[in-house]
Amino acid sequence: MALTRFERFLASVLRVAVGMLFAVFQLLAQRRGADRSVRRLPPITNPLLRVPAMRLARMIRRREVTSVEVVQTYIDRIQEINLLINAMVKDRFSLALQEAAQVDKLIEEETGGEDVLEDRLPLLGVPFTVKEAFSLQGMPNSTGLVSRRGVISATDAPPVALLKRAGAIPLGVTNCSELCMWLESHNRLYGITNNPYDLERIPGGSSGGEGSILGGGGSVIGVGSDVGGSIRIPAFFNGIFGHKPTSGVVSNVGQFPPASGQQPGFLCTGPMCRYAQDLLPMLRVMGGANADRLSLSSEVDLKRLRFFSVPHDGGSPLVSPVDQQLVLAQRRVVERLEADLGVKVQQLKIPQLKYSFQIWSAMMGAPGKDGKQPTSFAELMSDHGKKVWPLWEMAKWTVGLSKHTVAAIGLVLVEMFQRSQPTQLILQQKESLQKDLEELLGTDGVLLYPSHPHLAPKHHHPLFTPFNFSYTGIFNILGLPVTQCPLGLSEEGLPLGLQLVVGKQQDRLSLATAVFLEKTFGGWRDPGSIATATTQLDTWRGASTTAS
Ligand SMILES: CCCCCCCC/C=C\CCCCCCCC(N)=O
Repeated sequence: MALTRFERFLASVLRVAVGMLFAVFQLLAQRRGADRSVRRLPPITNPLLRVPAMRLARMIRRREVTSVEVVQTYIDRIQEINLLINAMVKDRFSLALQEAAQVDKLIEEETGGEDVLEDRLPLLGVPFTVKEAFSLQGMPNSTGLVSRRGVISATDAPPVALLKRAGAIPLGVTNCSELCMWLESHNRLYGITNNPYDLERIPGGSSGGEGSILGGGGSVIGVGSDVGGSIRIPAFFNGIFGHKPTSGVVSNVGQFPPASGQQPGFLCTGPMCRYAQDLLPMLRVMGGANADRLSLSSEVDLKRLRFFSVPHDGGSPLVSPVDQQLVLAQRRVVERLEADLGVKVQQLKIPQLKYSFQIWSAMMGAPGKDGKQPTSFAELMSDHGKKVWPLWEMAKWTVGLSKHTVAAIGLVLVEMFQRSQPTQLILQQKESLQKDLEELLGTDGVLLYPSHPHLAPKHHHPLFTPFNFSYTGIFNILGLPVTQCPLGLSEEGLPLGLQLVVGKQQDRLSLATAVFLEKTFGGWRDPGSIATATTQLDTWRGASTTAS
């Protein structure tokens, strides 16, 4: 499916036009000269904020700390940082403290011992946060739509209910992009969320509020969803871990918008967290009985796995080239896997990945098995049945009268030109990529692949590179589980990271690799305590030069 000469010409014209628009945008942004003297968060001072969730649960069970103390510590941190990052959009702090007090009482009265509590309530007393697109009883569930202002959840989405049933205590809900379909977590109801490593940058989307609150140390575990990268992109930009599980393991019920057409096979609900060791137990809880399909208790011997490294998508003209710092970080991972585990990492190029965006967008718009088209973005955006007319809405937006973001209006516009059926060519391309990757990965393969071509961009910049998310989106269509793993910080002090892709139902392999990489590269860093990472990058550069 090589691009025709005309398509290549069009792509070049588009690149030049977008480049010019971007230059104008940069100029205007400079002239506006937004003076944000506070660019970083205050450092974390309370050591409790640096304890992984499962360890917190153990400390609470052993009465080394009370749940009230832990919950209050997180409330304090959120109150300290949320004005700067605008990540949590509605809290339930007083209820959370009451629930924590009940937990402490229960532990006080428990006579069966710690093991009984661990089996029954593995997350007892540990606070967590939830993307606002999920139902959490008593909390808003607008997904950033002004027309859904005032929608309050009467029940809990199943994964949220399972976490609560495991004893975890929700602190509140976090921001997302309008209808969960953009890289920037911005909407007209709650405003824009900032990246904790640099407030002028985006936290990613759509689970950007989760990414930001977790990255900023205001939460230790959270719930996100991902149909094109919405767990992995915010996890990457905010230096935390995120896992998009094998499709169908964690329920997608109870989130807005619901997936339709073939999208239920692509949308995944999954865990986001600051410590790699929390991913697996969270997945076990959130998957309920379905988690048994993943043999999560089986030991993983990393030395017996086959590793592959794919440095880029093969050069899609729609997508930016991968940042050199990310290329270097991925190379460093290869070196450490080979040196520390004694494995041989195979370098690969997978040329079909070049069509990731075309495959993702065609499959997202494809009719379901029942022949029904998915609900259009325009319908989802409609205000109590009143349809959105994109050109009119865009005109209103230019004078500040629209209730929608420019990205959402742009998506309705793009949707107008989309085919209702994927072409035979796209279907073949998807099938062949699926077959090749599944054969390659089998039951013991791990593929290293960039998470995104850029480090966390400045606010609004993704408007000029809208197709870059295809680095993550393609794995939704292929239904493969992926763990997003942080790899330290860049020269600018921004998180570096990598995707770990594995075969269906082999989630435990990427989760175990993430634990190894956390030990090797240091995992999440407190954004309030970083000076500059130049020395680390310089060391890597030195190491790679010596190696080559
Ligand atoms: C005004 C500019 C708008 C341009 C629109 C260009 C079209 C790009 C197409 C799709 C972008 C979707 C981004 C998806 C991000 C992650 C979604 C998710 N929930 O996982």
